[in-house]
Amino acid sequence: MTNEHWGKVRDSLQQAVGQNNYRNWIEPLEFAELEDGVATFLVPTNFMSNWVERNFGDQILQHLVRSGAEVSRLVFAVPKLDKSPAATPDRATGARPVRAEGDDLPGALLDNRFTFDSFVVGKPNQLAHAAARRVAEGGPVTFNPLFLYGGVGLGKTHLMHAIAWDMRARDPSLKVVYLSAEQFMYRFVQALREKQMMDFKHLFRSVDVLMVDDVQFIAGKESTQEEFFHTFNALVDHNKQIILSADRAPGEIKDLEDRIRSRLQSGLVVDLHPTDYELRLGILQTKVARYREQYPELKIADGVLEFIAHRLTTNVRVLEGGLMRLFAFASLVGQEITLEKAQDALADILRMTDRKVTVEEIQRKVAEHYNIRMSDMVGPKRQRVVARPRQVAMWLAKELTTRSLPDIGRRFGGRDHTTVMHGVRRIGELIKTDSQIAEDVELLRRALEA
Ligand SMILES: Nc1ncnc2c1ncn2[C@@H]1O[C@H](COP(=O)(O)OP(=O)(O)OP(=O)(O)O)[C@@H](O)[C@H]1O
Repeated sequence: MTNEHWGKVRDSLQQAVGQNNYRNWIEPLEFAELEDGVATFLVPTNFMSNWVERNFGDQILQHLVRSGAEVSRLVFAVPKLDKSPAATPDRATGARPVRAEGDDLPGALLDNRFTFDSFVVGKPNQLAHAAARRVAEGGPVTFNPLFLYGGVGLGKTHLMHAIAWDMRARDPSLKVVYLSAEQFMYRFVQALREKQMMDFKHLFRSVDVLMVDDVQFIAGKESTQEEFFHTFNALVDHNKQIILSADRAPGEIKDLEDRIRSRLQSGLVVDLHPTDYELRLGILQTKVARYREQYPELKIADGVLEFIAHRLTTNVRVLEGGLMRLFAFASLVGQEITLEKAQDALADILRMTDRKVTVEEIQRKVAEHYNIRMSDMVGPKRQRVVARPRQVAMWLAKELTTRSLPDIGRRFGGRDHTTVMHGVRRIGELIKTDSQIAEDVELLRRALEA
């Protein structure tokens, strides 16, 4: 089967499924190959893959068979846009992956949705955003490396790609290489195996900007670390910019050689904090506005975005997934998305992200972290070594559970709700001024949400 053949089948499907469905579900399908009766199509998201398979799979198969194609089964695969060199264009979202450099250089693909324009800035990410902007401006290398870290789906990859796009736009001759630490290791091992280390070294040392995503991956991998260290030093010596990302701060990455850890910390280390309500709402509003440019008929009732921003608090990827679901829903039913419909459409995501952490778990984790007794959490002691962890636990209880202040107070040895409120406020202030507390809280939150 050829692309042309698929084109004809697609046209016949248009009649069968209707214009709206066609535009949303069929048109974005990219025919990849037909092998042994299995036709593979590329789709932009997992959600779409499931949906198309479930709702249109049979119809597509029938139309293909009727057209004379020797197909017995369909596969809808999602290309990994940002990580896999084999990725293909994503028509539905307009994402066109582009290599970050010339063909002879190593590196992964850049996602053209990940630009500064599409990055919504709020308190939790403003520092990381400002640093990324600064580095993207080029000029004398100021922070080297720029080390971005934060939890899953908070925009690290987005910012790195945005820097790469910006730098390339400013100076197309710059050799900007973006790749994951895993790809770096893969290249390195391959070079070792094929006895092409000289080429490998030359290749990586000839770049102007090196971006390595998820560097925590090299923890425990000694020879990769060693090579990374040499590459790093060579580039820094030549004043070339390095940008790294990880899911935690350099100091928290275990099994990393000290000299590497200190290298990672030698530039600017900035973190992306978990999103807050305002940022989530801003992201949702921005994405809806963009979607409307293409589909002006989209109608969302007041309060729906606020509801999602309030309930889907895990990470931006989940938030986007929820929104995609709503868009799909809206295009299928062709009606305004009311709060009720949104709750329906997102029921499973909402259930999944419902906070299930208990106050007791929080107390236990915090006690463990600060090395105090569980009984001190609920006991009367007022010394700071005990009182501060207790306040941290109160803050986490407020953030991660739906319990009221009086209820939390009861679980902390029958304390009054004003005591809880005071504790929660105090930690809220300290997070802004005391980096140790901020780090503790962040670590504990991640451990509890994991
Ligand atoms: N501030 C933001 N504004 C707009 N979109 C955002 C923002 N932050 C994250 N996103 C979007 O959320 C998704 C996840 O972001 P990204 O892939 O950059 O996360 P990450 O921090 O690299 O996560 P991981 O550790 O899983 O790789 C992307 O689609 C990205 O565009």
